[in-house]
Order: sequence, then structure tokens, then C-alpha cells
Amino acid sequence: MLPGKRFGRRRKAVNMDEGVFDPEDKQKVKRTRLGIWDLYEEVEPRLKHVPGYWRSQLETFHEMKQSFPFVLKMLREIGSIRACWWLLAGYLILTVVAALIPAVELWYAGLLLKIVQNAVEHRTVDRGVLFQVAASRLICNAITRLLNHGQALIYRPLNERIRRHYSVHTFQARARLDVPTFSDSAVQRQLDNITTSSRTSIAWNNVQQILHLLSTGVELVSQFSVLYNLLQDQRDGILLATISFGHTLFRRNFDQRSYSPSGVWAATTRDPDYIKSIGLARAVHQELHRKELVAGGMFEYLVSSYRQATERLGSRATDFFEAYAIHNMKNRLNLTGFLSDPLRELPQIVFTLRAVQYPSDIPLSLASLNLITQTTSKFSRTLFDLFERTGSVVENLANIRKLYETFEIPNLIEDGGTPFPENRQDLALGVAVEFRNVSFRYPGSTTDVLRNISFKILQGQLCVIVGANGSGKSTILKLIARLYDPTEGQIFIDNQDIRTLKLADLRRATSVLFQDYTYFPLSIKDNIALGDPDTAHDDSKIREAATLGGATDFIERLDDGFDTYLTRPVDDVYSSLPQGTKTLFGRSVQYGGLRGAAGMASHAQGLSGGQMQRIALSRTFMRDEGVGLLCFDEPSASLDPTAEHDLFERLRKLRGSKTMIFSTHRFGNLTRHADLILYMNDSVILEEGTHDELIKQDGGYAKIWKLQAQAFLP
Ligand SMILES: Nc1ncnc2c1ncn2[C@@H]1O[C@H](COP(=O)(O)OP(=O)(O)OP(=O)(O)O)[C@@H](O)[C@H]1O
Repeated sequence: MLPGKRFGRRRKAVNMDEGVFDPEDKQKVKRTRLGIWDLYEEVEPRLKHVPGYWRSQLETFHEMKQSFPFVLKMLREIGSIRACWWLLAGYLILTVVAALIPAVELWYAGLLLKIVQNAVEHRTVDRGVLFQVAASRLICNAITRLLNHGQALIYRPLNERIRRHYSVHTFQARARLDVPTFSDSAVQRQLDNITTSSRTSIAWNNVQQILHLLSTGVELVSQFSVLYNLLQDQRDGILLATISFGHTLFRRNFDQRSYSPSGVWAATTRDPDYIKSIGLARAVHQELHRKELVAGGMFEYLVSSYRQATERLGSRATDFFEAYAIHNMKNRLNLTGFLSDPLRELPQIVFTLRAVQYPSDIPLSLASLNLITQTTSKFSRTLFDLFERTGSVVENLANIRKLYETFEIPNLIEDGGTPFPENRQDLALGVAVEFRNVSFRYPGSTTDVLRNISFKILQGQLCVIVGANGSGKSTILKLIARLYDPTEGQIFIDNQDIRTLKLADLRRATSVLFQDYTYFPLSIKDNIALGDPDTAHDDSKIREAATLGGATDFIERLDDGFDTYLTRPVDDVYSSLPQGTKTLFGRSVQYGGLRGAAGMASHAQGLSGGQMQRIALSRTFMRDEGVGLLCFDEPSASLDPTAEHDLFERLRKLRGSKTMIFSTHRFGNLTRHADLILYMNDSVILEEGTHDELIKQDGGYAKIWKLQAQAFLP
């Protein structure tokens, strides 16, 4: 088991969301030693004396109450999907009718019993009724089949409609999140909760669960009333049914204890040998370490370490669930276990005693006793199945709550209200950017990556930020794009606080090429088009952007040109291919291991770094008009010198009067043309000015400039 892996999600979803689980809290947490494992189970002090099974039922009830309003919301929403109400109502009717059939069957079983009893006692039989009973069996069977068929017919369209509706909802819930919110681990957990397979949806699972609960309820009530009716005129019938039910209840309580822990719990092992042996096993399993393992000649050392660790561990080397199972095996040897089986015979014993007590008038026949015990145990199975299912039902209901809560996750970057710019024509002249005493630290981090930064870039200026790796250059661009807000200080765009501007307007007016750009798992065309969602459908614009980004030549050489998917988001499915099959459907076959299902490497296969960069550049050129600020983070890092030169030429021409900010650690071409150079080191701006000014200052900038220049001197 991996450290931190989550398991046992049944029940207690409430606690999972709120508060903190502290294994050291002796008031609330019970610790049990299971071999090399320590199990910590949360126990509510109030419920301390309630037996485990019933305690979790109470917790279940509480969670159910919390989720109820969300379930109503879901049902209303499903009702608003086209044709869903009708399908749902049809499905419901079929389910309820199907749930009544067992009671009808039970009724006829009772009738049959009376006929048999009568035949034995009086040697007469009412053939009409007998025929009726036999026919009823056939009819019930046929109706059940018809109902099942009807349910299957409705199932597909209903599931498909609900799934489609909610898949758009969840897609939107994810897509709208900003960077700090999306990276928040709590939000990631929330998003994990709403992830389902592509064949179903949380909402549909819930609908099914609710219908199942309903049908079980109908089944129980109808069976109970039939049973009660049948037993009413049988002396001792009710008594024997109660004894039979009592046994199932007793056994159930015993069985419950043999499952894995329920509620909130966690387990850990501190055994150094176990931890080491698992670590060693991983080291030889994962391809990741193979190079170093082989080159470092580690084979023999690893084997002897593994052997020693496993020998020291001996039989203690069990994973948690095995340890738990072993622990439970011991628990089974208790009184309940010994009593459980003999108690099963109790109804027969009571029956015999009563028969001896009233020899002349046997309270009920053996056939009736059989019917009572069988029906009661079936009845109690259904009842406990209902209880058993409440765990997963509650989890499902809680998932609906979480689903709706996910739709409402607030973004950490709050939107502003002021439209920007007031006049779109102004953008052609560029925008002014000012940082006033800005400090910043990434969420979850404790160190400032920008410390008290202040600078001002005027409208239409070319600014180049230079500095060593990690000095904070990219972070400045991220703050300008408002991916994050400063921890302290303010940023102004055209003299307005960036927080007051409408985010959509700000993003439309700026174009940023990040250093760690990614290739979306879409076609090249879509990858470029995403640069400007407003004109994404315009093919000629896409081609023009590709030309400006220097990407057209190599794209056109690809088999599918602009429609090429460099990495397909959908895997082909195959099995048992002969080893000689190297390619399939024009793509290479990957044998063994897992092919990343929908996982997407940020860098597409088959393209060089420079070609990737050209696609990313083309994306930024999509949004040339209507943009007043262009930011580039190391735009030429992967380009060869000619391509770099061409790129800067194109950028200079295109720039017009727009403001442009570059982050780079290459001095030269760019810095010489810059209106403003910000020289950074270790989270602060050390020098600022034009190239000539900074050379004259003879500080850090001048020193690095000279170093780079010397490298090219003969
Ligand atoms: N998402 C993040 N979370 C936490 N720290 C981060 C994050 N991104 C960057 N950092 C840290 O912030 C500091 C500044 O990073 P930044 O990328 O701004 O530097 P840079 O000057 O652009 O470096 P480079 O020249 O290597 O691109 C670095 O120490 C980096 O490790």
C-alpha cells in the first residue's frame, strides 16, 4: 500500500471533508496494533459505547441528511433534461412493479401450502385453486422478464442523456478554474471525487441507487404484509418468524465485524525492514531506475539487501489488508462465532418443544415451518442488503453533494468589474505596466520569489527582463497575466489596479508565451487556433499565424498537415499482436507496460524542441489585433541562430507601437533595442535602464554582457 493512499471510502464522507484526522488524539482515535501495522480508527466520544456496526449506521444517517438537498437538486436538474422525466417515470414504474412480484409469489406460495396442508389432512384438493397457483407462477415469471426487458430498453437512453448532461457540467467545472485554485490539493481531491468512468456518471449512479432503495423498500413492505397475513392464523407462526429473524440479525452483527474497518481510519507501518524491502522491490520494478542500476553495478548489493530485509521480516511481511484479515481471523474465535450456527436450529427446536407441549394440536405443519424460516431469512437478507447498501448509497449521495460543490468552487483570483480598455483603439498604442512594491510567494511556499519589486514600463516600450535562473523573471510575467495575485504590493495596467479590471478583458488585451508552453492533445490546427478563441474557426488566420511563427514549412511536410495529431489522445485497442507488428494504423505499437490512457505528455513526440516552440509562437501570433501587450518568456530558447534572428525581425515589424516584455538570459539582439532592461538577481531588481546606461553603470549587467561578448571573440 502506498503511503497516503486513500481507501475505505465507505461512510463518513463528512469527516473526510471537514476537520482534521489526528491519529494522536487519544480521545477520539483508537489505536490497534496489527503485526507491523498500526491501525488508527476515529471513534466519536458520544458513540463510543455504540457497537461498531450500528455506530456506522448512525453516521451514515447523518451524511444522508446532509446530501438530501443536493439529491433534490439533481432530480430537478435531471427533470429539465429533454425527455428525461418520461423515461425516469417509466423506469420508476417498472422498478416498483418488479418489486411487488416477490410478494405476489410469496402469497401464492402460502396458498399452495394451504392446499398441501388441506390435501394431507382432509384428502381433498380444490383443483381450480391449484391450477390458479400453478398459472400464477408462470405469469409472475413472464411479467418479471417483461419488466426487466422494459427496464433494459429505458436504461440506455436515460443513462446516456444524464451522462451527457453532467459530462458537460463537469468539463466546465474543471475548465473554469484558475491556476492557484486548480493546483490546490484540496480542489484536486474534490475534482478526483467527481471523476467517473466514461460509461457512467455520478448522477446516474445515484438515480440507480435511489431506485434500488425504493424498490427494496417496496419489496420489504409488500413481503412483510403478505407474511403477516399468512402467519396471522397460524399459531406460533409469528413467534417462529421472530426467532428466525433474530438469528439472522445476530449472525449479521457477527459477520459485520469481519469486514475491513469502516468510518474514518488510517494505518501506517514504521517497520524499517518492511519499508526498505518495498523500496528495493520498487527500485527493481520501475524502468526509471534501470539505467543507474545497471551502470552502477548495483545488482548484487540490491539482491543481498532485499534478502536480508525479508529474512529479518519473516512472516511479519504482510500488507495492511492481510494484517487486518489475520487479526479478524483471531476475532472470529469468539462466543458469537460458536453460537451462530447452533442458533440457526432454534426455530426447529422451539417447534419440537411446542409440538410436545400440545401433542393433540400441533400448532403448525412442518411445511409451514419451512415456509416461515425460508421467507423470514429471505426477508432479512433483503433488509440487511438494504443496510449493507446504505454505505455505498451514502457515498454516492455524498458524491452528488461534492459534484454540486465542485461546480461552485470559487476561483482564488477574483474577477474585477472595470472593462478594459475603455477604448479598444487605444490598445494599438500599447499599455503601461507598473509594479509597486510587489512581493510574491507561490501558494503553499514559504519563500518570497519576488521581493519588493517596483518598475514602470511606459506605453509602447520594449522591456527586457534579464537575470540568472530562478531570479523571478517568469514570475513577473505570470503576475502581469494575473495567473496569481501579489502577496504584497500592487500592479497597475494603464494606471488602473490590475485587480479591478475584468479578467476576460485583461486576457484578451494581453498575449503571453510562457517558457513552459504545452502542446494540447489536439490537432496542430487547434493548437494554434487556441491562441485566439474569438477567431479560432478562421483557417486563413491560423495559416497566417503559423507563417509568422515560422511553423508552416514543417507542418506542411507532415502527412496530415495542419490536421496532424502529434500525440493521439485516444489509444488504439489491441491484443495478442504478433511481435513482428511494429506499426498499426500508421502508428507504432507499444508492447508491454501500460500505454498512458488519456495521459498526455506536454511535449509531443516527433517534433523537435524548436518546432514545438514555433507552434507555440504561432499560437501567440493568432492574437495580434486587439492586443496591447505581448509577453514572451524565453521565446528563442530552442531556436537556432537564424530562426532567432528571423523571429526578432518579425516581432519588431509586428510590434508597431505595442508594449512588449521579454524574459531572457541571453543578452544581445534584444537588450540592445530595449527601452528598459530590468536586471534581476535572487528575487530583486538590481539594475534598470537602457543597455548603454547599464554598461556605463558597469554593474552586474555589464559584467555578464562582457562575459557573453568575450565568448564570441577570437
Ligand atoms: N509554481 C511554483 N511553485 C513554487 N515555486 C515556484 C513555482 N514556479 C516557480 N517557482 C520558484 O520561483 C522562483 C522563480 O522562478 P521563475 O520561473 O520566475 O524564475 P526565472 O528567473 O524565470 O528562471 P529561469 O531563467 O530558469 O526561467 C524559482 O526559485 C522557482 O523555483
